Amino acid sequence: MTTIIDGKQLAKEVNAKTKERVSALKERGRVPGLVVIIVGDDPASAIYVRNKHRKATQLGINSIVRELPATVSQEELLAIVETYNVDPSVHGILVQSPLPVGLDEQAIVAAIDPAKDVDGFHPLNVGRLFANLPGNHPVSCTPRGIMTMLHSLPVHLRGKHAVVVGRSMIVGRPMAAMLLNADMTVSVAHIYTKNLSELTRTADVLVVATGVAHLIKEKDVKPGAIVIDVGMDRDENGKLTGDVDFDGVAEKTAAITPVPGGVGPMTIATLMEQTVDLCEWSE
Ligand SMILES: NC(=O)C1=CN([C@@H]2O[C@H](COP(=O)(O)OP(=O)(O)OC[C@H]3O[C@@H](n4cnc5c(N)ncnc54)[C@H](OP(=O)(O)O)[C@@H]3O)[C@@H](O)[C@H]2O)C=CC1
Ligand SMILES: Nc1nc(=O)c2c([nH]1)NC[C@@H]1CN(c3ccc(C(=O)N[C@@H](CCC(=O)O)C(=O)O)cc3)C=[N+]21
Ligand SMILES: [Mg+2]
Repeated sequence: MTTIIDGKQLAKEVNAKTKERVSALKERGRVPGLVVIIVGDDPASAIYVRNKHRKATQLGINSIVRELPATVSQEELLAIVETYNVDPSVHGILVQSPLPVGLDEQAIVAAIDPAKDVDGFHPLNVGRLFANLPGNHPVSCTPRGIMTMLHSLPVHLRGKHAVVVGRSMIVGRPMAAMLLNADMTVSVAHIYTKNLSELTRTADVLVVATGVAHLIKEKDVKPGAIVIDVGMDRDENGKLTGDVDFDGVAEKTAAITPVPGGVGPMTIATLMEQTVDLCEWSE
């Protein structure tokens, strides 16, 4: 029997806990504050930012969406980030990607106060994750949400083989680090990987984050594997679909995430959770 991992339901459970923590903070006179900076008019980004704002507001987080024109200069954007760095009512700062060409995303991320880096993209926080340092630090929300999903399953990760397909800063790399920190044996695949199918067929846990619709098919998956589909792709008809051919693969797996309703809602719930973490850690 295949378990379809219900990201919407799990996100509800995470959000309920977050809401309670927000209430407890408010009793101490503190309100978690989240700033989402969006530059230009990428339609997908606009939808994600709206979803984040709605969820934050529902949970009692003070959500500010700062919309900037694509013509904003690097210096102006850095100055805006700095105003939030020094604003004590702000606990989390997120710069929605992609940024318009001409803006240096790495430099902007590096300018965020690491203690307010709610995306976990600052090099200091990336380093802490990869070194598996003890202590509190923010990490990328999508892979953290995936870890919450994996921990919700009745399986042990230690010693099992994880294959991560994709090596982006937002998903693949931090995902590989978190699975390694969970004592898994981790392989990371990318565009130069030879015999991808042979590798993915050895995965006990397979995480796919490529942006290639239905890259992973039934033949690419080991029976009984856990498959996590991060993709937010469009099929021939413009419908939202994942990097995994769900219908073919699902019957072979122990557990699988659907798209939509899988990793996406967990990313947003984890962003809210981490905003509250940052507020608590700042006390
Ligand atoms: N649900 C959520 O919360 C989120 C969903 N997403 C979605 O996840 C997907 C991936 O996003 P993101 O990581 O930002 O994407 P990127 O485009 O930054 O990275 C894609 C990665 O996949 C690799 N890749 C691409 N094609 C292949 C292939 N044919 N075989 C093997 N590897 C391949 C690339 O390899 P190389 O490095 O060699 O080029 C690259 O490392 C997208 O659909 C995105 O929309 C992203 C973030 C959050
Ligand atoms: N700085 C930054 N941080 C991010 O976290 C970030 C980013 N930039 N850029 C873009 C990606 C993408 N991302 C998603 C968030 C929610 C859904 C989501 O809610 N998905 C729903 C529904 C989507 C729909 O219906 O269109 C689902 O899968 O069910 C998806 C994708 C965050 N990202
Ligand atoms: Mg994120």
